[in-house]
Amino acid sequence: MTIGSVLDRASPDLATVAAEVPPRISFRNVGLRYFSPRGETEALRGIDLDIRPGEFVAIVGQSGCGKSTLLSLLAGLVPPGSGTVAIDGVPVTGPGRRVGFMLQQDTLFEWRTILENTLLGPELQGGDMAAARRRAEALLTRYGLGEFMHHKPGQLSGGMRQRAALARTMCLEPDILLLDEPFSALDFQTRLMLADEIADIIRREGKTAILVTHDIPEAISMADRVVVLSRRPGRIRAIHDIAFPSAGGTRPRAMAVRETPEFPHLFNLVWEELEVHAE
Ligand SMILES: Nc1ncnc2c1ncn2[C@@H]1O[C@H](COP(=O)(O)OP(=O)(O)OP(=O)(O)O)[C@@H](O)[C@H]1O
Repeated sequence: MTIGSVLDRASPDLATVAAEVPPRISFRNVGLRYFSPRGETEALRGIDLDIRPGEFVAIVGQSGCGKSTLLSLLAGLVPPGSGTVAIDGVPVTGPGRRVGFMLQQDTLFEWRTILENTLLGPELQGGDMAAARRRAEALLTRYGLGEFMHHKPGQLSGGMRQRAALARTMCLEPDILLLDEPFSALDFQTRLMLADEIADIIRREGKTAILVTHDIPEAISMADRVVVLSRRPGRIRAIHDIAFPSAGGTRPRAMAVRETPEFPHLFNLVWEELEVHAE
């Protein structure tokens, strides 16, 4: 993200316009309990959240507070026990083409080339494979993998593999991207660079994204808003609008944000809200 866009988001006129745009995603009083032979677990309670088209929202919360469950609800993998989850006002009743997932493990098939991996979704869905191939090649080129499309995943670094996984997700042209700790298996440097690159790609392509992460700096540096969930059952504890007008310069945003005077304040606030010390 450019600093200009950070400042733009802070402008009251744009904020008013944004408030009038109908939400792409809405959670209305959503609750969910899991039932298993070991008993009942209340994972989420009373979740109310609207996410605008093109917005990037990060969800943070302690382990087991229901972060992944929120994504599963949106992907239509589990139904809510109470309340409604809707995309563009239409309740989610099952998996749909508008939602793409990116996970911690890239789940690339080792025996297929990067291009073949990228084409997996269109192959399963059926349709115009020539168009899908053109789309896949363009995506891989845009993500810096043009020279590697005929390589196997084993020949790529961890960061390149995650970019390939993103290309595979994007090839299905989802409007909404769900990112479930997609960087946690990577080393720190790769993670910083890739977080920046991926946030940029998602914004350029106008996708609405939800990132689940345990990493507060990652959430703060990638997202437009950070949602903090309470301990289980997960409820919304706080929502922070992120704007770092002082994160200037040419350094990657992930680094620049960490060096601003606002950063430690926000970090500490979110850390307190996570109630880690109350264990
Ligand atoms: N299929 C399931 N059956 C029973 N309990 C489940 C199921 N899936 C999740 N849970 C429980 O629901 C709670 C919320 O799980 P969830 O995976 O959403 O949390 P999370 O915040 O994503 O956790 P983590 O940060 O550790 O990945 C946890 O206590 C988990 O054990």
